[in-house]
Amino acid sequence: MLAVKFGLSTENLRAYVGMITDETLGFMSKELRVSNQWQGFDALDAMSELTILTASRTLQGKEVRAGLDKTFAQRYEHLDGGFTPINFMFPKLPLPSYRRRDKAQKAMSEFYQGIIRKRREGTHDHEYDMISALQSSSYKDGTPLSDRDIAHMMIALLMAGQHTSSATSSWTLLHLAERPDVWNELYQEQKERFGNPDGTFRDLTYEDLKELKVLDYVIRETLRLHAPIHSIMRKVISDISVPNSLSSPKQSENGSYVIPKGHFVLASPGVAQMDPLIWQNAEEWNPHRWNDESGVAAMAAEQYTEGDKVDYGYGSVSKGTESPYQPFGAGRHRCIGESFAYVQLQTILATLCRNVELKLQGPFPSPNYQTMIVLPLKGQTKIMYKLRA
Ligand code: HEM
Repeated sequence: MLAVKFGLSTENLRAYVGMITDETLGFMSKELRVSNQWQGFDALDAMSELTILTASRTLQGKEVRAGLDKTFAQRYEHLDGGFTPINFMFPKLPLPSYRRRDKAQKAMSEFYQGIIRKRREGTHDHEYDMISALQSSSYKDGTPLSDRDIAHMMIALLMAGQHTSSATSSWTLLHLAERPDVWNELYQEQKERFGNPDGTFRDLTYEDLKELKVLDYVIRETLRLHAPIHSIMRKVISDISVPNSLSSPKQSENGSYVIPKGHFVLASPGVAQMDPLIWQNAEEWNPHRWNDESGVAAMAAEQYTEGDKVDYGYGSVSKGTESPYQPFGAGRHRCIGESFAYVQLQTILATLCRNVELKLQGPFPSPNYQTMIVLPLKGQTKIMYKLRA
């Protein structure tokens, strides 16, 4: 994990902002063909594509970006199809989806190992991507990472960052298309911070992104309502005694409760994030709640980022366990891609906002719009867009 963390250093994130801007502008002109006429796109289709384009241009490296073709897309789809709840419950079922997944995994592994071998023999101009960070890293005992280890970590990162970011950007755009007032607030923020006298914009930088409050609130609020990781499971490896204060209803005479070894526990950040006892109008998408300094949201954000710090071996991070807001998880396995995801989401949204107007065609995906899973997004409501007047 340490090596991966190096690949996500501030220096690398700084370099990614320009690359993500380029990819977003390219996508707008080539795929969306933005013009003065209103046109529509399916949020999830468009954002899935833009997410993989931006992740491959940055973290994954230029060979992956250049190799994004139908074969890669199909392998990804087969891997993804073998990454569902049934696979965790029954890991060895003799089903076609399992076989397709395993074949795709082998092919992907060979694809990455081929890139690594070629790099070793060739030039070294890949300073900002993750393969490069992993190639120059070793385990705690000094053993270097094998090509196979690196290839498999790259596959894990690809899977970890794709759905999470594409679902978040899709939900964000759907909410913004429904709320032109907030889209306009974002635009004003861009103009105030980056606007040139001739109506153009100064380039985005990593440091600037940190100062964009409205953009931050919009992403936070979307992650509160639509946390992409809805279930976090752990296998209990030794009996756990649950403190009296937490064991309700009481499971034994003395009020204590033990979760036996071998059981599974499941936590869902979305439950606390939408608890009406904690959040006012919990089901309402309201980015402004994060702006109220004495409100619950500000306290939850503070607990999540500034709470008890701990160092698991790759620098100090906040445990985040006390907060009712945990879209990136908490504790030892808290997401390591959080900063990258933020840079990716912020840059994509800011670039779109500078250039296009949005509106919804059709109703906001409902009645399940509060759900955290992305399925209800597919093919229902189109986002209409055109060049800003
Ligand atoms: C909006 C975007 C994202 C969200 C909401 C998110 C959420 C999460 C959550 C909740 C966990 C904890 C899972 C658990 O405890 O079992 C997690 C872990 C992880 N995430 Fe993310 N993630 C996002 C983006 C990314 C990206 C872009 C990457 C890679 C660049 C990434 C890499 C990882 C990895 C490697 C772990 C496992 C960490 C460990 O087990 O120690 N994530 N993520």
